[in-house]
Amino acid sequence: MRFIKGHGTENDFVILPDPDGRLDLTAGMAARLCDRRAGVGADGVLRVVRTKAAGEPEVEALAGDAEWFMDYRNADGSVAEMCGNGVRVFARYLVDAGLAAPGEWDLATRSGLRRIVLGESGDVSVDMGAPAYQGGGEAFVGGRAYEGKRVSMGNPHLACRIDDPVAALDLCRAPDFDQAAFPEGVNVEFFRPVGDNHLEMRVYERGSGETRSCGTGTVAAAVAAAIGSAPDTPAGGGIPQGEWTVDVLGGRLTVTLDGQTSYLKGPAVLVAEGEIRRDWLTEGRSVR
Ligand SMILES: N[C@@H](CCC[C@H](N)C(=O)O)C(=O)O
Repeated sequence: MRFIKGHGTENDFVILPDPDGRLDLTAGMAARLCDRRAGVGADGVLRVVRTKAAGEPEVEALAGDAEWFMDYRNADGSVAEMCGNGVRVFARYLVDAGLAAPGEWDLATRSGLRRIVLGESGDVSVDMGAPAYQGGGEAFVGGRAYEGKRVSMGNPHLACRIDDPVAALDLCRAPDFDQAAFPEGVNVEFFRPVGDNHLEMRVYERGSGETRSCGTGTVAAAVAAAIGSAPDTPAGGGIPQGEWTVDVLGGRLTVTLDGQTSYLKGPAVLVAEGEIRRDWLTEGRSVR
């Protein structure tokens, strides 16, 4: 089975072309692929499937608007609603493989349609949709509490502003959080303003651990930073405006908030391709 390896600001993915939806990708298979010692190694898997063959009725309903569906899986095999770096790498793959033209078009995700803008090469921009600010929350690292803002980008985030350099954080273990506030788990961002509309950020992702970047997380951090300067913003209230530069461990992303929606822009790189042994991948499970 063919695979491609790619990354967006070092948030890395195994891309599996499965246009007709023939691969029954189990959680175990995704986790094996992402294993950095016994597998290919990645933060997540991007299965490339035609929307009409997604195998999920809510997604297949988008087939008239988007030819391709990003089936995203975390490194532990769990399914997530959205991945901001993933959609950009996915789009770069489609153009590289001749499955989509450079320009503007929609991709289907579990969070709905996402509009992509990209050229023959270079950065990929995506309309990430309207962030939903849901009020305050708390994360705990090494027994210390960090106040944060809950922001849904289709997937759940808790973005915590900190005063010390993000490099000083010990993220060897998953931050603790209020399970009742996040029954589906949460991605936890720690950000520090380092200039005008300029943040540095680290993230501990649900299902993947600490990663070197998280696209949805950078938008959540920008929203939390903007709300921090407008503390009267009510949960469910309007989306702040502005352009933010967010430095992550793996590079730099740009987030634009325009009061209606959010945009994420940055690099998306394809680095290798090869063949996965089907017997190893499926380990006796069905491939239709
Ligand atoms: N790295 C991604 C987010 C991937 C999903 C996340 N771990 C979750 O479970 O919600 C991004 O770039 O947005």
